[in-house]
Amino acid sequence: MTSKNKINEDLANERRKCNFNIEEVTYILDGGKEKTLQRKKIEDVALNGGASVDDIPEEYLSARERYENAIRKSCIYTNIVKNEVLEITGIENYGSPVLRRTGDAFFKDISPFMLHLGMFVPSIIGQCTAEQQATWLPRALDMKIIGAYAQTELGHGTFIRGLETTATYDPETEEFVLHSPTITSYKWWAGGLGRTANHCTVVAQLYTQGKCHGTHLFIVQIRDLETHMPLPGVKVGEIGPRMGFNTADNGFLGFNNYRIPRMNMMMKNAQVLKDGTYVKAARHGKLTYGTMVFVRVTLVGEASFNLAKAVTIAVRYSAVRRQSELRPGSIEPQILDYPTQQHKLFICIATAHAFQLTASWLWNTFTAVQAEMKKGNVDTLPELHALSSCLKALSTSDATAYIEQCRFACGGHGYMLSSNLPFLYAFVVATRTYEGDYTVLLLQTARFLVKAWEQAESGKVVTPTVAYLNRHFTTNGKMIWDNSPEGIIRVFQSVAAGKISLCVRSIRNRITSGMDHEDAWLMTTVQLVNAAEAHCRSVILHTYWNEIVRLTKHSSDNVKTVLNQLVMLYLTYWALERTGDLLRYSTISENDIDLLQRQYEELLVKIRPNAVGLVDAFDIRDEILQSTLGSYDGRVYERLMEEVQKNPLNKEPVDPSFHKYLKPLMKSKI
Ligand SMILES: CC/C=C\C/C=C\C/C=C\CCCC(=O)SCCNC(=O)CCNC(=O)[C@H](O)C(C)(C)COP(=O)(O)OP(=O)(O)OC[C@H]1O[C@@H](n2cnc3c(N)ncnc32)[C@H](O)[C@@H]1OP(=O)(O)O
Ligand SMILES: Cc1cc2nc3c(=O)[nH]c(=O)nc-3n(C[C@H](O)[C@H](O)[C@H](O)COP(=O)(O)OP(=O)(O)OC[C@H]3O[C@@H](n4cnc5c(N)ncnc54)[C@H](O)[C@@H]3O)c2cc1C
Repeated sequence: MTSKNKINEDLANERRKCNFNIEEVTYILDGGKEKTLQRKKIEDVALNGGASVDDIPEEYLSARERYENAIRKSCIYTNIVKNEVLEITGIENYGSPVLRRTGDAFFKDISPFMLHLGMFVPSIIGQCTAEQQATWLPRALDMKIIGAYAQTELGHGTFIRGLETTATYDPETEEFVLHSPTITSYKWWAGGLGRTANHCTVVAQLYTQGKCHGTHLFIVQIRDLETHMPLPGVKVGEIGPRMGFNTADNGFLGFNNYRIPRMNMMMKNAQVLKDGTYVKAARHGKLTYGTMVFVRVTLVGEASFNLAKAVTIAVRYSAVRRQSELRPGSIEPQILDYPTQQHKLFICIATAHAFQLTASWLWNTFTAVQAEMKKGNVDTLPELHALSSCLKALSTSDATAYIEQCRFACGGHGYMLSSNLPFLYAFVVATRTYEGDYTVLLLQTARFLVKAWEQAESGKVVTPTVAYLNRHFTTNGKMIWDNSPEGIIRVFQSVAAGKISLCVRSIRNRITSGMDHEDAWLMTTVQLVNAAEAHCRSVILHTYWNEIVRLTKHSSDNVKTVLNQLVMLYLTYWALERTGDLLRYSTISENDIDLLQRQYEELLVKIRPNAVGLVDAFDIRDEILQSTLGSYDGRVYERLMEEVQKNPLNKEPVDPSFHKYLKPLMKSKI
């Protein structure tokens, strides 16, 4: 073995200690053995050519070079997908998360095509009629047209009803006239819009026959397909450097009475007829928000995957890194042996599992609701909206915090861009804001919870995810503390019910004392966000536990044991995090809390020997991890040194700035 492919001895030892079948866990996380094999096949085809390698790491490039390099790699990857991967896996895998994730081997930051695949194509699928799909979809899938999703404006992101771009129908020419009447009406932020896209989905206020019908979606060509020049009446560009997403050419866009054909309105849920008559499919008022619901659902899996990457890096590094001494003269311990380090990292492994299993469950819920909606039944949409809103909010917010925790766990080296942890953080922290800000989405869930509470109060049976509210009205007093998984989940549900009940009481008291409903709601929003967070926690705990029980039914004993230890760690961790709530809403005693703490510390000890095996089970290839600290072989110090050689600043022993500035300064007299 050469030193290049030798596995670090500490990491090799960790793998010898691991007592469970790693592949079995990988299959569970991927959703079955077939899915793992399919993923591996895709990765082999896409990555075995080594296409991701940059001569100079992208962080050393100028903004222009970075963008060009990202486009170059996006085209390489797209060709591999079109010509090789889909040949094997079939076109139905086009939008699969596996392909999105494999693409991470090509980009440390992000592909300028991400929004084309992530939102432009889904908006065609979800918002166009079959006839429109036949026109646009094949061209979009074949990259003959490249699109963005332009909804947010300079003045409004959250409040969609406040968007100002107008689309006014002209029956004379059977066209819509797109216009940006103010600076604040300029589209702002859309990924891929600045320099890459030649088309985009535009969200605009629809006017016909002198009446505004609210926001609708339109397919708009913005650049010439041959020259790529912006078309007359279109003003488009890049918005400038950002914390992350710097290769996504997020853009601005304005229209000056720009005309598009009538059939460019996405007409699945509402139509404008040739004479200008507006026809709405009378199903649900918010169906035009469907693309956002789809992306929120997929973002839970994104949160899990990026957290899995971060914790893989941090756990492997912690097995390799040795620091301090426990007793004078003793060998320096691996930092993974410190319980405080385990406390930082094992919750990240468990959370990645919790989110991955919740993401699959949410995806199944989403497809079931879609199937119902196809039959004309929209009754389950409010629950899906409430669920996808709070799960998107919490998973992205927790993943952000834990990725940062993984960086802390890697000390100084974690701060290096080559660790990949700063890129992961900058990518994931944006998910907390885009596709609906954290607070705003939790308040959407809160609306649903207050309604569900009122239904339960009036004796109606409520939908499954809030069924605990029915129990709230049939039991008296605090929930009895019971330190079993089911017991902890029940207590978390009682906490949520108690908090929702307090919100309802606050709103009612405020109304009684003279406030109108809007002000009473507004003054209660701090509590409402808190209640929605508690509800969402209970959903995650419940789903994680149920899914582990279901999925490990036929697992080997050691896999069952380690996955149970992780889910117990998760339940115990959150119980300890929320002792204030537990004391308020359950009969938990100080002694019970002491027992929980001991249980938590014992779980850290039990999980410790399997920690490296558990992150290996995420099965994330080195090309995708892109980290000096986290590679499978653990050659941390060698890779950090190799990275130094790529630094253009080290190419010459003396920097020209020495003669230009430093030397004159050193020679000058005071
Ligand atoms: C493969 C994937 C991988 C990666 C992802 C791909 C790309 C990632 C990169 C970047 C993507 C970034 C893209 C974007 O950010 S696009 C822009 C996204 N913008 C938002 O999310 C805006 C957030 N705001 C909103 O969603 C809404 O404005 C609102 C806050 C929900 C309020 O809407 P409004 O019209 O004012 O409605 P309300 O009056 O508040 O509510 C009325 C009624 O409607 C219900 N409602 C609201 N939204 C929905 C929905 N989507 N579905 C169903 N029902 C909805 C709401 O609950 C309320 O119901 P009531 O019964 O209470 O009246
Ligand atoms: C990296 C990135 C990529 C993006 N990509 C796209 C894209 O491709 N296409 C696109 O259309 N958009 C995109 N966006 C825009 C994104 O969707 C919005 O930024 C997001 O929805 C938040 O809206 P906002 O910026 O208007 O925030 P604001 O609504 O102005 O929020 C600012 C603060 O006010 C608070 N707030 C706002 N309203 C309320 C309320 N009702 N109650 C309580 N608090 C409130 C929020 O919680 C937040 O703290 C992107 C954004 C980012 C950062």
